[in-house]
Amino acid sequence: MTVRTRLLQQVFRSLRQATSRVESVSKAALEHPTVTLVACAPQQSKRMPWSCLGYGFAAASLVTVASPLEASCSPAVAAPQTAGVDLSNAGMTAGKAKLQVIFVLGGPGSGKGTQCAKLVQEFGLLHLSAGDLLRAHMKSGTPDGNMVAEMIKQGQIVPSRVTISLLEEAMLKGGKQQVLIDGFPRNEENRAAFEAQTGIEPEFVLFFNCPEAVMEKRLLGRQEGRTDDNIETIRKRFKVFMESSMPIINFYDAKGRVRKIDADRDPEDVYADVRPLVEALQSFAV
Ligand SMILES: Nc1ncnc2c1ncn2[C@@H]1O[C@H](COP(=O)(O)OP(=O)(O)O)[C@@H](O)[C@H]1O
Ligand SMILES: Nc1ccn([C@H]2C[C@H](O)[C@@H](COP(=O)(O)OP(=O)(O)O)O2)c(=O)n1
Repeated sequence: MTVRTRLLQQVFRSLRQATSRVESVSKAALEHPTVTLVACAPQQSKRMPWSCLGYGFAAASLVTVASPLEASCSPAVAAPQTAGVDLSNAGMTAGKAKLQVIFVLGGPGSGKGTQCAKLVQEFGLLHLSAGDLLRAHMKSGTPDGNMVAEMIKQGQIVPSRVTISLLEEAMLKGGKQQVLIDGFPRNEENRAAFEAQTGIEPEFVLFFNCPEAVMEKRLLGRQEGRTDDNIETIRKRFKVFMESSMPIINFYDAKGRVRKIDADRDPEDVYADVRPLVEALQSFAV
């Protein structure tokens, strides 16, 4: 493939990303008339200057506006009345609160969802479970939805293209400054694509450490009717976790961002270690 063809492919990819963002931005604005989405100044990448076409919309910020009419009529030009959330996470820009993301990682059945539910109840953060979003997408009946269903049944990790657009859409809809992203990033492809596409770096990573035997027992007792909670798929998921997800935890650990929690205890005891970490972050919220 020539350099020119490769460059053209990247330009088209950026255009496609821009289009899909316009769709989700418009959808969110319609569904939440009191919240509108304003496209920020494009962030140019040194390596791919044309990527501003896609990233301009990735950098959409949430701002509350005075009138619902204003929001639904001219989302791209409505003037911000109150500080909102900067989804680009490019940093604290004037009048915008920085999005604070916590990645919640751990093996299948380590208790990620259980602990996130407790955090939501106490602190009201936005909880996005990548697995839940993918399971909901399975029901769409689209070719992507069917692919997701098959991959989950096999214990495999779905391509980031699908997972990241679901996460981005949910972040925009949620409109909160503090977000728990549960079960993501699960491999290097997830991590690198998310960082490249959103520029978001987690405040820290909550890592629930739990022996496989304990997780296996929990998953077999979960009884939520999931297609992957059977012994054959559980074993595959453990293998994928060790081979693909542990390197991500190690990556963040090397940056001093991992908060390791012993998850082989009663949920309340686990939470006693988790809550102060999130409570500390609250004091930085705007
Ligand atoms: N600390 C714990 N001790 C015992 N059982 C737990 C604990 N945390 C979660 N569970 C149970 O184990 C199962 C898996 O927990 P879940 O939170 O869904 O894990 P994950 O989101 O990591 O897959 C659920 O049935 C849950 O009720
Ligand atoms: N980032 C992600 C997260 C989950 N998935 C898929 C693959 C996982 O085995 C399933 C279930 O993930 P979920 O986080 O809900 O549950 P477990 O932690 O495996 O119990 O979803 C994915 O492909 N990519």
